[in-house]
Formats: sequence, structure tokens, C-alpha cells
Amino acid sequence: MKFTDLLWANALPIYEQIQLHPFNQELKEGTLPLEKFKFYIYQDSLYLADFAKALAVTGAKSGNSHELLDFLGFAQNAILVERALHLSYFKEYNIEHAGEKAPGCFAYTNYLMSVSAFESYEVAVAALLPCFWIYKKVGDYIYANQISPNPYQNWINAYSGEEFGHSVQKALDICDRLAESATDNVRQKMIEAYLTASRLEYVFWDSAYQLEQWAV
Ligand SMILES: Cc1ncc(CO)c(N)n1
Repeated sequence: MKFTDLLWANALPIYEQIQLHPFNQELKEGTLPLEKFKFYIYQDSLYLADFAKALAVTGAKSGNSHELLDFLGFAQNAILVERALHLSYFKEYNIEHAGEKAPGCFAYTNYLMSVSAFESYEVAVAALLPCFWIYKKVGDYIYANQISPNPYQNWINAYSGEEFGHSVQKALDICDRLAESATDNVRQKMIEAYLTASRLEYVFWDSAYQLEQWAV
């Protein structure tokens, strides 16, 4: 069994709740209120800017130029997607460039940045994997089951697309290779990081669905 199969099995209950979450169900049906999608897009633009930094820092830990290049490519892509959001959705929906991270976005981005800075390469890679893999699975699921026409078609196409699929496969391969030569202790930390980041993926969607605000 591949290590990533083990990760998938461990986090399956979390993934199932993500797929069933009303945000993703309504996105699939095309009935998600625009206000929630706009909230999500703005928070995601803040997320992507920090995700790019975490990817670059993780790549710098790899110790080989091949994987450094892979991670710098992922980081570049996150920045380009963030810019594309501004050019498309921000314009189309008149999203304002103001406002801070909601608690869910804050928790997730700070977790990724702190793991990439303070944990090993192996653990950082495992923490970053759900961002790739869960989005691909959710994108494919929505694409296959969506009601069309769907007002959120561009978003759905981006994450079910082949290009994103290649990046996901690269990240999976790197994670499997690292796990093969990792100690049991490191593998355990990788599983925990993968689970925590998966939970934070759930939190991120839920935060958008609730239009989450700071309590004080
Ligand atoms: C919260 C979140 N996770 C993952 C992705 C995919 O990169 C994204 N755009 N946003």
C-alpha cells in the first residue's frame, strides 16, 4: 500500500464531510448564494498569497533542485491563480480589496506557514498535500455531478482540469517517495499533519458558508 493511500484512508471521514458540506453541495447544484461565493473568493485570494509562501519555503528544504523547482512551480501557480481571481471574479462581482482574514482562513494559512517554517521537509509536504488532493477530488466530484448551466462553472473547471491534476500527481509522488525512507516517527507526524490540514480545509469551506466573522 502506498503511503498516500494510507493518508487517504485515514482522512476519509473528513473528506466525506467536506464533500457533503452545503457549500460544496450548493456549488454543485449552482444554488450557492452569491454572497457566500464572494466571501469565499476573497478569503481564497488571501489564502493563496500565503500558500505560495509556504510552498516556496517547503521547496527550499527539499535538498534537491528537482523538487525545489516543483515547489517553486506550485508557488508560482498559486500566485498566478490569485491574480486571475482579481482579474475575473473580483471584477465581475465587484469584490472589494478590503478586509482581513476570517478566523478559518487565518487558522489555515498560519498553520501552513508555521509547519513549512518549523517542521521538517517531510512533515511540511504532508501538511501541504490536502490543498492539492482534496481540491482535485472535490473539483472532480462537482464536475461529474453538477447541474448545468452552473454560475460557478469557471471555478469548477479550474480544479477538475488536467493541468491541476498534473500538479496533484507530482505532490503525491513526492510525498510517497519521502515516506518510503522516513522513520516511523516521521511518518506518524506526516499523518498528523495531513489530518490537521484536511480538517482546516473543512474549516475554510465552513467559514465561507457561515460568512464567518471574528467574535470580538
Ligand atoms: C483553501 C484552499 N485550499 C486549496 C486550494 C487549492 O490550491 C485553494 N485554492 N484554497
